[in-house]
Amino acid sequence: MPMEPDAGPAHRGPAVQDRYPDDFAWCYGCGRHNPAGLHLKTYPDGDETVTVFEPRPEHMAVPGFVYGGLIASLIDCHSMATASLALYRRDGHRLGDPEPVPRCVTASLKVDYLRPTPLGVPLTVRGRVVELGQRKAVVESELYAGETLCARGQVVAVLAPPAMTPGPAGAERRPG
Ligand SMILES: CCCCCCCCCCCCCC(=O)SCCNC(=O)CCNC(=O)[C@H](O)C(C)(C)COP(=O)(O)OP(=O)(O)OC[C@H]1O[C@@H](n2cnc3c(N)ncnc32)[C@H](O)[C@@H]1OP(=O)(O)O
Repeated sequence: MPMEPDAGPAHRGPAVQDRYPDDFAWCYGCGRHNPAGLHLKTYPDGDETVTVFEPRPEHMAVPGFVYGGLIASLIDCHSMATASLALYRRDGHRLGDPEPVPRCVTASLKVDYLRPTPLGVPLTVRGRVVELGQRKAVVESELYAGETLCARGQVVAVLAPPAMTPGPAGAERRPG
């Protein structure tokens, strides 16, 4: 499903994750308020979305290659942002509008690991929405190291409830 053109990475306006509501901005992968998180940032790029992240040495599987769980996280958070942006646009908004971007939760995450992913280079995840429902989006994302396609994901995202469900008692949240 084509997405309307928006400010691409060359523009570097706000990332989708910069516009999530504060209560929903704590995710380890992409929450701007999580001090220990990866702080993934996803931008529109024409009909697609793009996230670039360079794994750190501790993200290794074996020396020289990236841990598969990190690859799944990149595809997961990137795809949630892609779905959130599609739902936001469907409701007539553009990234940069004052209204926060709605938050999605992962209902299903499938990753195909096509080739070993090298450490020491930036990874690029590109995604697009292939199905958009009232509360649901299906997103396909591909992860590249340079020009090499290393992993592909298909993710089902469902719109989160408007208010945060409280976490376990004692869960600590520190503003970032
Ligand atoms: C940690 C999250 C807790 C929530 C706290 C607040 C939000 C936090 C925000 C931050 C999060 C940070 C991000 C994270 O880290 S999210 C962390 C990992 N994800 C979760 O913990 C989510 C747990 N699951 C759920 O809460 C519910 O099952 C959800 C909300 C996902 C759906 O249950 P709900 O009763 O609401 O919806 P529905 O049953 O009417 O389904 C709706 C549509 O979705 C389709 N579908 C559903 N499941 C699947 C599936 N497995 N495969 C394929 N499709 C599936 C279904 O067919 C239907 O499609 P359609 O018929 O319309 O075409």
